[in-house]
Amino acid sequence: MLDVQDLQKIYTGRHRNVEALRNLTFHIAEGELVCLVGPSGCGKTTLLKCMAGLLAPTRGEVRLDGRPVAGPPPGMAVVFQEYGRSLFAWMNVRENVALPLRRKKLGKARERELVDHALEVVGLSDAHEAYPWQLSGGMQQRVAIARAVAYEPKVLLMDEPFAAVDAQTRAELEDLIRKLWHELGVTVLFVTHDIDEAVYLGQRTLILSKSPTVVQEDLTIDLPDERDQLHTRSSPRFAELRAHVYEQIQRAKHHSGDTAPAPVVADRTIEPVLQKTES
Ligand SMILES: Nc1ncnc2c1ncn2[C@@H]1O[C@H](COP(=O)(O)OP(=O)(O)OP(=O)(O)O)[C@@H](O)[C@H]1O
Repeated sequence: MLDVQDLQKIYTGRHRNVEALRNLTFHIAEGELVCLVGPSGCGKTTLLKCMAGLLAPTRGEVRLDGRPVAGPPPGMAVVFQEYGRSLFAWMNVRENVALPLRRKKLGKARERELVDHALEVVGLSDAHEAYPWQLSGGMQQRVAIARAVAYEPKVLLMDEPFAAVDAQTRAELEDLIRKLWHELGVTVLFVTHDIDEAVYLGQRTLILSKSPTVVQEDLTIDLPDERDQLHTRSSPRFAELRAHVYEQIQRAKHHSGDTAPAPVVADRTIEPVLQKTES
């Protein structure tokens, strides 16, 4: 489905060049929910922009269903952290959600159906006539998610979408993403700097090194598919995975593509907690 192959990105400036990404290679299968985590400034946003076709890589390529991504591909939607900047203040919720559908020229009835459904699944059916500035931060981010959902993407890229909301809203939105992922069967790449979120949300977590960036670890999250904030987060396995990711991030702060990078370990699973306690 999504292939990132030998991806390198160097920002060239008049006085200096910044090699943000060194050599990234990974694969995301159709229908997977993958989290991406790494130290601050390691190039998470740069990678996401390259994957969304918003930024041209210096070397390497991104392929979606075998086709090189050379511009924003149809079937891909992106949700950014700054919902305040991605929603138009002079448009109400319904108009904001419908905006990308204009390009699809679906006709009024189908457009209305998609917008109604998207607002319903994010729990905003009652707020369709409100303006973004009348909504809380969490509700505004729901509007941004509804806009992506209405577009019926095959792939959803999310760049730290919950970084600016309070902890309680964040937990609700995390569960919303898992619900949407289950219901819509969409492939999700979720960028976060939050270690708990990186463990709670997905099936795999890619841990990036510091810049110039390589994939330091590809970790399978072997938590049960049924998750909830209370029981999952208090389970011994969650604690173990969390500690492992924390250690890897600390390591990542000292490792980059310049130092001896850890090899990319595909689908590595750390020892199950029961086996560890038995031995
Ligand atoms: N347009 C640009 N021109 C030059 N350098 C840039 C540009 N955008 C990003 N960089 C540099 O590339 C590196 C990676 O930046 P990027 O924003 O992708 O990292 P990030 O992991 O998303 O950061 P954060 O964790 O703070 O959100 C940084 O050193 C940054 O300064």
